[in-house]
Amino acid sequence: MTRWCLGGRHLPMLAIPGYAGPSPLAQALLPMTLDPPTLSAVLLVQLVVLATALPLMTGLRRGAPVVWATAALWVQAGSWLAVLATGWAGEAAAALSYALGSLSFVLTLRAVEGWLGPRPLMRWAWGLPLALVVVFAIGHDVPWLRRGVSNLLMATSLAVLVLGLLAPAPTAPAASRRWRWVLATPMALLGLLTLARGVLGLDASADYPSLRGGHPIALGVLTVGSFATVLSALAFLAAWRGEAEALLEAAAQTDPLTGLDNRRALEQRGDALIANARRHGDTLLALMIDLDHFKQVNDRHGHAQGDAVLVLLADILRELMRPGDCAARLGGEEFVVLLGRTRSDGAEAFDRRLREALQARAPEALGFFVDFSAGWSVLRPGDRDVHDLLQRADAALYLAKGDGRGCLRGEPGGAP
Ligand SMILES: Nc1nc2c(ncn2[C@@H]2O[C@H](COP(=O)(O)OP(=O)(O)OP(=O)(O)O)[C@@H](O)[C@H]2O)c(=O)[nH]1
Repeated sequence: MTRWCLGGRHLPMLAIPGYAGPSPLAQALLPMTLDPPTLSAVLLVQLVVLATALPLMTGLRRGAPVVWATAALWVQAGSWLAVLATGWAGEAAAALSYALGSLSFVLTLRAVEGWLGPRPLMRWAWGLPLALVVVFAIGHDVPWLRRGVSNLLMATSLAVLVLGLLAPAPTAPAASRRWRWVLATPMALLGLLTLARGVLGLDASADYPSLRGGHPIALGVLTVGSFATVLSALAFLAAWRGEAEALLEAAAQTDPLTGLDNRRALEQRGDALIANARRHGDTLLALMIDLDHFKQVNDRHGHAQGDAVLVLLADILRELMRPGDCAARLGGEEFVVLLGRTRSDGAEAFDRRLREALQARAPEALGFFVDFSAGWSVLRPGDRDVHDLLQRADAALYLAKGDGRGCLRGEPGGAP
């Protein structure tokens, strides 16, 4: 008797000729009717619902990784639709289900790469769905190819995904470890079950766990596939939240006009640079820079040109500083650079290069010359934090303004 039923109604379309219900072992393990087509259909519905809900929940301003993840869910849904269709569409549907299944794991890996940075074997992974198409094209009537090699390729897709999830990701936030494990665990389990199907599929005499039969391994694939789907969607949401938090954090620390650090970021990075300089017995120099007569620039040339001056100065600062140094816009036309391992003579050299670059580039970029005043201070043993250092640089800047502008002055009392 056909046991395939969904909601109490028999679906003849899904009937598998010759299927006599779950094996005795499956019945002993799970004394209930867990028929594969019902499980496959539930899985398909789950995937469609989650693939629809994910973009709705993440909103229009989602990044590329969420788009890849959503595509992975849709493609996985297509794969299970093809599994359901194999009852009447035969080997073509089976080939499609394998190729789409493998493609969905590669798309998931691509999403993971967007969140975690470059992943191992990413480029090679695209070849796996293609290889599955080739295997079915040449081996549709060769059982060990169709059943064995295809599952081994599918298990390889899952192994590459698990590797991509667990490989070190130095630029990713530490909290990403939680969603990476939540996603990697069911994928690894699914990979092992698929590996078992592949090994049994290579042996013509073995009882092959077809996804349309009641073999415990097939029921395992369907059950694990079901919670892997739910956990994937949860992991995608957690990863997207981490992505949104990182963007907000960066925005909260960046000056929107120039892209330099803002005052908040300067305070954090400044204290870190001080701690680092003290640990290594290095010097740290603060240079405070203020454009001269900037109000007149705005009044004469307009606010947009005033903004262009600020952007030009920021660009030059970025080009002149060394990796590890910090440049920030404190507000208005006032900037600070913190230069590691630099003394007062370094302040003069940096000021000279900055002045030369500004004079050389301003006429072409702006159509007029601009100049600035600057004051420096050097880290002292008694400085509690970056404020103490900046206070003295500010006092030096005040001296430069008092001395007629367009010049550099050192902190009152000179270098320690
Ligand atoms: N275009 C532009 N102007 C700004 C911005 N922020 C502040 N300003 C202007 O910068 C000017 C600063 O004027 P003041 O503080 O008098 O400084 P100053 O004219 O440079 O005079 P000195 O510093 O004494 O040489 C004001 O006119 C502000 O409106 C900005 O983001 N863009």
